[in-house]
Amino acid sequence: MSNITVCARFRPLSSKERRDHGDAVCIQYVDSETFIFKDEKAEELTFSFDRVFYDKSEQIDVYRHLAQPIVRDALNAVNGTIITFGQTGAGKTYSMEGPGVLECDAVKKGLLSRVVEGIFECTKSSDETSKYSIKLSMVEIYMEKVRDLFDLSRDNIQIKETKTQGIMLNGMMEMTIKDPQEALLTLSKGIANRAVGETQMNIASSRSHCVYMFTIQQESTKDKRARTGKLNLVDLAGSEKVEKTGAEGRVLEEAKTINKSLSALGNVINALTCGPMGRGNHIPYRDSKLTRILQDALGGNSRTALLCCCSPSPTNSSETLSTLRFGARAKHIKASPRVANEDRCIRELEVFTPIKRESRDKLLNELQENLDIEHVQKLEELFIQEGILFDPCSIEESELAYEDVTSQTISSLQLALEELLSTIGELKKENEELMGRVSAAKLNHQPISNSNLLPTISSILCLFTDWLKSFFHFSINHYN
Ligand SMILES: Nc1ncnc2c1ncn2[C@@H]1O[C@H](COP(=O)(O)OP(=O)(O)OP(=O)(O)O)[C@@H](O)[C@H]1O
Repeated sequence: MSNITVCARFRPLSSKERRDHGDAVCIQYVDSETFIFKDEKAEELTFSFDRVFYDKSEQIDVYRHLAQPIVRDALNAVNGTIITFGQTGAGKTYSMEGPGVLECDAVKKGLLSRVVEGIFECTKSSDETSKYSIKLSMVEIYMEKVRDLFDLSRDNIQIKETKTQGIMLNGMMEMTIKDPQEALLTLSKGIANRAVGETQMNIASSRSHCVYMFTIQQESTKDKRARTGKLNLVDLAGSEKVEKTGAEGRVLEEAKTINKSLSALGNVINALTCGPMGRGNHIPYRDSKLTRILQDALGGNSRTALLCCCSPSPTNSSETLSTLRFGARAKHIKASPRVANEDRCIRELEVFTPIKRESRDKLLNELQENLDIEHVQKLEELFIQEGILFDPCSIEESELAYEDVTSQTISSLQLALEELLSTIGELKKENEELMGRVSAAKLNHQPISNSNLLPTISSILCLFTDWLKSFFHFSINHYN
């Protein structure tokens, strides 16, 4: 088992920050892995990561340390995930896309363009018995809905899990890409669709998490075996302090949803790094779409790298500190990447595809002949087969939906329990104080008013009632 790779990147000070406080920064260089961070009270904290990229670092350095080894492994069917995380305006999109994926200055090209080039370079230099096919998909998670950026009509894609392929997005578009130019053009179309959302549907690009997915299939002409590696690049929406931005209405709702999904990510990381190992430890992957999509990347079968993007400005030190703490915690996650989907015979795939196609064509022919209720039902069946519709009768689907509810209930019970424990702690303290006062009053022969005790008793009752409510809610969901 290896740890996930965690790097920190500090962008240069912005012109506004320079105007506000000159060259002052909240970090001090130690070496390429360590730096000293000064918090709001000027206390010094030392942080070490796999690599630290300071303000003068080049985009290529980030690619070489963070992404290149993962790209190489993906070409050998080991799944990989690269995540950019950090406060709004800290440089996540700059690191991921650069100033743009098309016609960009060669030095400023971001991870995406370099990953595309890396993939095609590896395919070219591989031996002649390997044949590669590369597919690209792009989705964004906005207000807890997964939207296909290559087909905007698919705006609520369902997440599924299978034993053989892990987490999958149902009915998502996959674009075949043949060369780097085609890949960049396709990527730029998807990115433009985020921008279209911004103007036409009021979806600002940075208010959503964006996931770029490369599927790399390698077929051996020698032994007819196929294996697939999935490479995900994730540009997370920026975390922000709602009170600092003064957000209202829709923007406030967006910020709350983003913060909720990022804290779900934090909870998953906490559960992976703090809890007991083994089956007893509940990992709340199902608490948000983001954690569900990243389930394989976090603690699963994936090589994962996290880039913690930070502002070096002292005015952002509290947000920078929480980004760094998040990264430091993530560093303890153990991953066990292994070759994925190996040994799947091409013959096996060949048998599957025509049968599926045949049954689909048969259904369509029948529909063309006579469209009545029975055939409409068959059309529905086709949609279910193709993953466009949810099948309420499917045992697998029902089980997944049931698991979602159970998992969310366990998480909320855990949360309630944590709150209960912390309140018990506070009450104990309060109680000790009261006991102290009682003893002091006894010594001084003063009468004690019992009014102080009432709030304590009533808060215990409230807590107990809340806990009972949660318990019944869980039981109802459980037995339904
Ligand atoms: N390493 C860097 N070098 C030069 N400029 C940078 C760097 N990182 C970020 N910037 C600049 O800082 C600004 C904010 O960066 P960016 O848009 O990438 O932030 P973000 O974290 O993606 O924000 P949001 O979460 O709001 O999308 C941009 O103008 C970008 O060009």
